[in-house]
Amino acid sequence: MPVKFAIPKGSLEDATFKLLERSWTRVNRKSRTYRVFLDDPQIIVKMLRPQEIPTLVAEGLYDVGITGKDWVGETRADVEPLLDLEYGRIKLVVAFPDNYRYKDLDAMIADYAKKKKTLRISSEYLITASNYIKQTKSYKKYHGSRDPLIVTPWVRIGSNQKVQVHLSFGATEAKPPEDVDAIMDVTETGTTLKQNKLHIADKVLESSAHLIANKDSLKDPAKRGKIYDIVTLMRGAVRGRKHLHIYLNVSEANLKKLLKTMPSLKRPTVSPLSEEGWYGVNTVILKTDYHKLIPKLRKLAQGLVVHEPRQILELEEIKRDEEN
Ligand SMILES: Nc1ncnc2c1ncn2[C@@H]1O[C@H](COP(=O)(O)OP(=O)(O)OP(=O)(O)O)[C@@H](O)[C@H]1O
Ligand SMILES: O=P(O)(O)OC[C@H]1O[C@H](OP(=O)(O)OP(=O)(O)O)[C@H](O)[C@@H]1O
Repeated sequence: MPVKFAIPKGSLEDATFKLLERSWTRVNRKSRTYRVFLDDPQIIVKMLRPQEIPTLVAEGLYDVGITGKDWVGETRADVEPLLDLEYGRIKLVVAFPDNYRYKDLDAMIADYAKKKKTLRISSEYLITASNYIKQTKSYKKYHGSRDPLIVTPWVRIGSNQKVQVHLSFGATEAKPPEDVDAIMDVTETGTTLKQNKLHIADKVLESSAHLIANKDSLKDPAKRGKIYDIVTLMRGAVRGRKHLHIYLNVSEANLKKLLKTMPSLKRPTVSPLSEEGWYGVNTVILKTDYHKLIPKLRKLAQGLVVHEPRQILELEEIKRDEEN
């Protein structure tokens, strides 16, 4: 049974293709058609905007998808998150103009309420922004349980005219202070905020790209198997990126000492060389441990070979997840 797979077009696109290329052996993209072909014809892939993917997956138009976790929350889509893909890491923040002295959004809401001023916030994340505003102490104190007014070109929702969330179509950082008082936007390196003379007031959430699935597709035995093929390969690729496979030669005299502190997935493989008194050691280590090992390896080992594994597949663990 084929499964439909939606992948993001836009700022998550390049990193998504890199991961697909590590997960499958052939990834062909037909330019301008937004269709992508993997070496598995049972996986039908299409590129779509990440903001639309959670709803499309929740409604079953796609069985699986890749999108930012932020948009799963914003759309309140009822989907199953299967895997953190660990790229597209961003923070969603509330930011103020540099010359504003408010400590955070709560303080700004309180001051505007006392002065009876209308507070305007611009964001692409209307629901996240509205919910975040509503849970602040000062909003509850001055505005109660009324919903902030959400303003879009088509509809206005919410009754509280004094606190407004305006839909942004991008270039959000350009809007304060003339058009809005604050923004809720995504920041990655912080450069855009800085160049527009804005600073972070509140950290709302962190997000990264996730693999998500339709809940009914996961219950369908024919589709579940194929979805778990996708999870297996992608999880292997995510894990592979964080590790190094190292091979080295060591003399019998140094072997024990070396093994004592040598990291591994389970235990290093030790095999005798064709020369007596020498061994080959194979192991997989975290990239972050590599530089710490070098001084020890220089003393104890010889002939170090280092590879980046394409994938590390935790078959046992994935099988357990699939059966649950
Ligand atoms: N530097 C970044 N800026 C914005 N979104 C990012 C960034 N890095 C990752 N993302 C994620 O990408 C998704 C949004 O996609 P995308 O950036 O394509 O839309 P956009 O903000 O409308 O930008 P554009 O219109 O320039 O494509 C969100 O899930 C977001 O968390
Ligand atoms: O913290 P930084 O590294 O500067 O990145 C964050 C900026 O990148 C994105 O904008 P994008 O280029 O997608 O344009 P947009 O504002 O039109 O969405 C995002 O909306 C921020 O504006």
